[in-house]
Amino acid sequence: MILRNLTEANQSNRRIVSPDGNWESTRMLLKQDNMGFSFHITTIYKGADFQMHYQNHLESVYCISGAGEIESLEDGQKHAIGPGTLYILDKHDKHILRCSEEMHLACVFNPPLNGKEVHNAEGAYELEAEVI
Ligand SMILES: CC(=O)NCC[C@H](N)C(=O)O
Repeated sequence: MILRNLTEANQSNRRIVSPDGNWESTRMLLKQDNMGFSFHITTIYKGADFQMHYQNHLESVYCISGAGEIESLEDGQKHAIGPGTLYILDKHDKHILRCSEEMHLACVFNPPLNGKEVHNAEGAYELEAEVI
C-alpha cells in the first residue's frame, strides 16, 4: 500500500506549474507506481482559455470546485463544468477548456504520466517524457 498527502506533494517536485500560465498540477500517482494510470490534482487558473488534444492518452476529469466550460472541437458542443461534473475524453477528443472561477480537478490518465509532462504545441503530452 502507498499513502500520499496533497499538502506534502505540493511541496515536492510532484507539483508542476505549466509554462503557459493556465494551470498547475500535482501528480500524486505516477507511472513508476505501476498502477496502470496516473492521478493528479489540477488547478486551472481563472481566465484560462486553452486547447488540448491528448493524442497519446485517455483522460477523465472530475471537478471538485470552481466553474468553467469545455468545448468539444469534434462536434462543437459546449458543456458547463461545476462541482460534481466528470468529463471523459474517451476518444482522444480535441477540446478547449475555459475557466470562469478557479477550478480544482481530479484527473486520471491512461497510460500513466511519468511526472514532468507539459503540453506540446498541439496540447498533447509526449509518451517519452523524462522520469522524475
Ligand atoms: C484538465 C487538464 O487536462 N488539465 C491539464 C493538466 C493535466 N490535468 C495534468 O495533470 O497534467
